[in-house]
Amino acid sequence: MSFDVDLELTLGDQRIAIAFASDAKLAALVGPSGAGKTSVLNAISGLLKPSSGRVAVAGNMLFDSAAKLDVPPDQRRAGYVFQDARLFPHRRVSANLAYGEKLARPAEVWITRGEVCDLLEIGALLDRWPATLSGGETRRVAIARALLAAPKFLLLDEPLSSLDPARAERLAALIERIRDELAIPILLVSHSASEVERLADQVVTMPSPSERPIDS
Ligand SMILES: Nc1ncnc2c1ncn2[C@@H]1O[C@H](COP(=O)(O)OP(=O)(O)OP(=O)(O)O)[C@@H](O)[C@H]1O
Repeated sequence: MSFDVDLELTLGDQRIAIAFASDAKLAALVGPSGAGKTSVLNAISGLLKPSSGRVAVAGNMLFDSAAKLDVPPDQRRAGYVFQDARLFPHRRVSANLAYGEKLARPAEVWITRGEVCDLLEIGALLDRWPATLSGGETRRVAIARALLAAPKFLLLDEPLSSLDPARAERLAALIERIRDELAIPILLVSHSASEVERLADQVVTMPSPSERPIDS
């Protein structure tokens, strides 16, 4: 199983429940704004502690409230690409990539810098500062940095949002390559039906806050 998730999250005064199991290479989490998609990625990565439930990814149990198991974020080996990319602004692209490489355990490295640069077409950007990159280039560097950390799974939060159609098309093609060429499960959050139809083998839909069942 790629992702096996059954969680309850408390966000302020809201409670969100989500359960899904996926064997897809790329599963998409969809739903309206405020449904809790980013919070679910945060919970899977270990940045947000669920109030109860279980998370297993690629056969590894990462969280199980009944068994009091809560694997720390850095040991979960998630390649989490945030919606706002979060490159270090004071480091050139090559130094941002070096940060990812430093996080990788040497014995677990499965992709080299050269392979990542070819895959994501960023070889010409290595000396650039993040502030000089386009939105699409920024996302590509962020995905490259995540891959260089030798993750066991990828979490992509709205990777194509606010890109112009040509850049979105180019990045979608690169995500397809990652999906098809790398043996790593991917969970992608998206608002876009066409993006999901193109990239995902399985779709998990979260209801809008007003459609959530009322607690008894
Ligand atoms: N730490 C928090 N405390 C209180 N409320 C929170 C917290 N984190 C998230 N929320 C709320 O929980 C809801 C879900 O947020 P989340 O960002 O997960 O939704 P989303 O589906 O990713 O939305 P979007 O598509 O707009 O990014 C929102 O109403 C948000 O304001």
